[in-house]
Formats: sequence, structure tokens, C-alpha cells
Amino acid sequence: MHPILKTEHLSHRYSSAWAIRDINIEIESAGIVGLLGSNGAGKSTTMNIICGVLNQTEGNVFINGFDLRKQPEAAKREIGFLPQNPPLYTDLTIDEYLLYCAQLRLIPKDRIKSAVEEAKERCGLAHFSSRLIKNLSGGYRQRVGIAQAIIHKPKLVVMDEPTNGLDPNQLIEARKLIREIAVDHSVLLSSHILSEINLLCRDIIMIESGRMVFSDSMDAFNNYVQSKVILLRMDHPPQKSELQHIQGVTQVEFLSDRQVRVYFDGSQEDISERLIAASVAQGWKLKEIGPDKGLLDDVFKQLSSQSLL
Ligand SMILES: Nc1ncnc2c1ncn2[C@@H]1O[C@H](COP(=O)(O)OP(=O)(O)OP(=O)(O)O)[C@@H](O)[C@H]1O
Repeated sequence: MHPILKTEHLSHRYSSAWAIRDINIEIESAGIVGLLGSNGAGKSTTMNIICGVLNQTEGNVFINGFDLRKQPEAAKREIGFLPQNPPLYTDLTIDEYLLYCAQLRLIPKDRIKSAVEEAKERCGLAHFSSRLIKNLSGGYRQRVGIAQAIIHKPKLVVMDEPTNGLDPNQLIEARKLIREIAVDHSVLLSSHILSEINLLCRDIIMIESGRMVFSDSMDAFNNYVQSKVILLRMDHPPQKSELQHIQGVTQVEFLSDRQVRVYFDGSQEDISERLIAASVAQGWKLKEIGPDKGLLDDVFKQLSSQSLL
């Protein structure tokens, strides 16, 4: 059995600067894999290459065992793509548009009608068949984008920031639909919002400045992030240097007069005990102590400086 997606040492240079460097991804089963990165980290570049929209400078992409460069037709049959700006023809009705997409996807003539019906059904569009796309809300346009990505039943569905710009109700609906799609497809989904990836994904790949800095399960990511940062609130905080001298503390950051973020090595239990003991002994008047998942930027900084791969 081949992995559904495998990238080997994928690198891309637009002009002189490298946008991504040595990206190695392997997806073996259905479910949602999140690609997390700040703006400009290289998410779209990676996804465009995987979907055959952009030719990589170096490295290989295999889709279900097919080399995307050497066997593009076979490889692309197994890919569905929802780009950041879905290519919707807004003067067409949903039916006309999906029919066109089915033809582009080379679905045999006698199966086109059922493919369009099934895609509409799965995406909750069955009642809007003859509605012009330009008259749909943002949430429904997104559904049409997803319908075109699954119409040919690809093994891999790639979605570039699919929940970006949706209102809260549309967000809930879009997440539900993506979860349903992921029951029998592998979904690779990008976002610059950690909580979004956390909510939706089984696995997470994090890229920063074009390099992979983390790749593991969402649980492993949460454990890692949670266990390395602790937040303290005190009425009489000590000097920074005093905290820095506590065994296991690697970095201290004052967020305000009374709130301190402490980075540490070792177990959270041990460091908590030491901090509480020091607070009692030194009279810091500790009001709050607990894990701090940190802002996304902090997580990026933390992971970028010590890649876990
Ligand atoms: N067509 C292009 N020509 C030159 N540089 C580009 C081009 N497209 C992207 N870049 C650069 O490559 C890097 C990666 O961009 P990319 O769009 O892949 O990042 P991203 O993580 O998807 O960001 P965003 O969320 O903002 O879309 C950035 O530094 C960007 O400026």
C-alpha cells in the first residue's frame, strides 16, 4: 500500500529566495491533517505544489504512489483542491458549474449526472441546483468550492485556509462539512490559526519561514506546548533573575507588573512545585499558576528555535 500523500525534500524558490525548504509530509489514512503557519510561512506554496499548480524547484510529490511530475494525470485523479480563492464561475448555476468541473475531471459521461448529484448532496447544496453562484452567501460558495474538490472522489482533498473569512454560523457549518468529508478522504487543510487546527485536525504539521518545525499528532503538539510554558500571577513578583535561577526555568517573560510567563524544561509538576515553594518562602503572594499554551507567535518562536524534527 502506498501512502496517500508523500512529499520528499520539497523545496521551492520563486526568484532568489527559498519559499519552502525540505518539506517531508506523509499521509497514510483518511482524517484531517492541519498545516499550520503564520502568513508567508509557505503553506500555499506547499499546497500548490502538491496539487500540481506549481512546479517545485526540488524534491518529489507522490499521490497514492504516482509521481506527480512523471504521471501527472494518474496523480491528479486522486487530488481535489480548494484553493484560497476557489475558481468559481459566478455567472453559472451550481448545476452548470459542477457539470463543467465533472467534465474537467474526466468523469465518464454516463457517471457525470450521479457525480454532480452526490457532490451536491454531500455538501448540502441539493436544494440550490439552479441558483446562480453569484447569488449565494460566502458559506454556500465555500460549499460549492468543496463540492468541486470532491466530485471525482479523490483520495486526497487539499484545502487552503477553508474557514478563513466565514462568519461564526458559516464556520460551524464548514467545520461540520469538512469533518464529514474526512471520514472517507484524507484532508490536508491549512490555517494560520492554531485554535482552528486544534479543533479540526488529528495531526499537525507546522511550518515556519518555509521549514517544517513540527509534525506529529495534535495530542502530542498540545502536550508539548502545554508542558513547556507556565503562567504565574503574583501580587509581589520577584526580580526576573530570581525566577531564572530556579532549577528547570529556561526563560522568563514579564507580561505585566504581576503576570509572568515562565518557559521550562522537565515536567510541569516539578516546576510548579518549585515555583510554589519559592513563592511561599519569598512572599510573592501567588494568585494564579497554570499552563499557558501561549500565543501562536510564542509557540512559533519556541518551535522555530528548536526544531523537533
Ligand atoms: N508568486 C510569488 N513570487 C514571489 N514570491 C512569492 C510568490 N508567492 C509567494 N511568495 C513568497 O513565498 C513565501 C511563502 O508564501 P506562501 O503564500 O506560500 O505563504 P503562506 O503561508 O501561504 O502565507 P499566506 O497565509 O499569507 O497565504 C512568502 O515569503 C511569499 O512572499
